[in-house]
Amino acid sequence: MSEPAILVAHLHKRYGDVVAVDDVTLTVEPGEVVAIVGANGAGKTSTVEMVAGLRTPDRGRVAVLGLDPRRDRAALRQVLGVQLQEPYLHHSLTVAELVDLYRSFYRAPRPAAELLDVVELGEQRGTRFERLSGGQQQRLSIALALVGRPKVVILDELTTGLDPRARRRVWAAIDALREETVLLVSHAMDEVERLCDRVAVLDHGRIVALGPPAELIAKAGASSLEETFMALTGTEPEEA
Ligand SMILES: Nc1ncnc2c1ncn2[C@@H]1O[C@H](COP(=O)(O)OP(=O)(O)OP(=O)(O)O)[C@@H](O)[C@H]1O
Repeated sequence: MSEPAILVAHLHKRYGDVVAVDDVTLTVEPGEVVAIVGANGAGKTSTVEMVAGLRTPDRGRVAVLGLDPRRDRAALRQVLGVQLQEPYLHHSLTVAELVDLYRSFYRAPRPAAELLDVVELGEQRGTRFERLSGGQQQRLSIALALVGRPKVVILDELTTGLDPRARRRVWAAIDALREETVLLVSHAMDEVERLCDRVAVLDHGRIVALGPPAELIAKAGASSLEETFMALTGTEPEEA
C-alpha cells in the first residue's frame, strides 16, 4: 500500500468547553476526492484547517504527503493548495495582481491565463477583488488554491453562495483535476454525490459515517445523500 496523501489520526480540538473535533481519523488516498459534510459547528472547518496547518490540534496526528503541516510548513506550501476564505485576501488588489502575487510564492506556478481560464475570470483581470461578485470571489479563491500545481488541494465551502451556472463551472474545474488529491467541505449533497469518491459525515466533532456516497445511501436505506445526511445527523443539509 502506498502512503495516503492525507492522514488524520485521532485528531482532537477543543475551544474552551466546546469539543469541536473529537477523535477524527481519516485517510485520503492519492487522487481521491473526499468531502467532509456536517451541520453548522460540526467541526468541518476546524478539521481541514488542522490538515492545512492553519490550526494546531490538541491531540492526534496529521500528515500531508508525509509532511507535518506545522513542522514542515515551507515544504508543505509547495505541494498543498488551500482555498482561503475571503477575509484573508487583499481587497484592493486586482484579480491579475492577486494571481501574480500568489504565483510568486511558487517555483513552477501555473500560467496566469490558464488559471483565469479554468475559473472563467479572464474578463475580470483588471477588477479589484472588492468589486467582484461573491461568486467571482469564490472562483478566484479556488484559482489561487491551484496556482502552485498542488498535489493536494483543500477547498472549504466549495460552492456556497454560487448560482447554478457558477457551481457547474466550479465542478468542471474540480473535474479537470485528475491527479490531484482533494479534500473539500461542502453543504450541497448533490455536489458531493457528483464530485466525490468518498464522503465523511461529521456530527458534533465525530465521524458518524464514511464511505462512497452510494454505499452510505444504501446502508441508510435512503434514496439520496440528502436523506442519508438527515437520518445520520437529524438536520437538513440547508441548515448546515
Ligand atoms: N476560534 C474559535 N474559538 C472558539 N470556538 C470556535 C472557534 N472556531 C470554531 N469554534 C467552535 O467549534 C465548533 C466547530 O466549528 P467549525 O467552524 O469547525 O465547524 P463547521 O462544521 O466548519 O461549521 P460551519 O458549517 O458553521 O462552518 C463550533 O461550535 C464553533 O463555534
